[in-house]
Amino acid sequence: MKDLIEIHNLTKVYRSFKGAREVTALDGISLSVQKGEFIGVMGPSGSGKTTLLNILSGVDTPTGGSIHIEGRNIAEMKKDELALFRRKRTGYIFQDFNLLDSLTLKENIALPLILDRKPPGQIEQRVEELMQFFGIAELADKFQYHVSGGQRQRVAAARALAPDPAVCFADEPTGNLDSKSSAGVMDMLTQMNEQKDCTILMVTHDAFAASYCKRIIFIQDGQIAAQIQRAGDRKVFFDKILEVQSVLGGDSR
Ligand SMILES: Nc1ncnc2c1ncn2[C@@H]1O[C@H](COP(=O)(O)OP(=O)(O)OP(=O)(O)O)[C@@H](O)[C@H]1O
Repeated sequence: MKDLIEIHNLTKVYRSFKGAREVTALDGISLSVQKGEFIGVMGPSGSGKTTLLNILSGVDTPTGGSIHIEGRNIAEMKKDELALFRRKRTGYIFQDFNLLDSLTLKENIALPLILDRKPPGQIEQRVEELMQFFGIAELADKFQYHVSGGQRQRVAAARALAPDPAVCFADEPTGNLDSKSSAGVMDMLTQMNEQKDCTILMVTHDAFAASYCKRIIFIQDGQIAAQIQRAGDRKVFFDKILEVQSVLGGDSR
């Protein structure tokens, strides 16, 4: 089977600015992701996780290397082409939800489909289906400040999934949540992965959240330092993650 995402020798150098030194944030990352995977990216603060996510999601551009998603090299796309690709083929779940205050929750979920000029009937049907799937149908006409953090993250996940993207990127999706809500959000991401066949790549500091993934990539100094694959029980995988973090040392959060 062909890989969904193929990253080859990816580098990112932040050029010196006003006397600051040059920083090599990514130093030759190569990685293949297959359709249906649920991958966690972990590593110490400053190791390059956000840089990697920003480049994969088309927010930032690499200095070198290639990133093929569904066979297309996003590193070579023109600005407009990349914007369209991002909107149609990728979803994004943020730590702070990024929902719009002035729209109802239902309208927030519909937004990518409206921007894509889908027919109203099709939008209605898709939003309804996603709200049922995420158990938030009764919140349709509320605004984000009326609901809990866990519910906001469900809305954000529904919005990410709305265009039926090839891959969903999640940036510390449990970062602003208490432990109970975190478990709920991780169950939700697992359902997205297993029942909607959504490929997920998630950056997290949290070993508990990471233990829901099927594979973890550990980044250190802009390079892949280790990879582990889940085989069976989540609790066993959680212990394995802590073990790798302690072996790699440094700021393991
Ligand atoms: N815009 C920028 N300009 C210059 N250097 C940057 C920029 N963004 C990130 N860096 C540097 O690149 C390196 C990697 O940063 P990055 O934010 O990707 O790490 P991270 O693993 O996501 O960290 P954290 O866990 O703290 O969010 C760090 O040394 C950081 O200081």
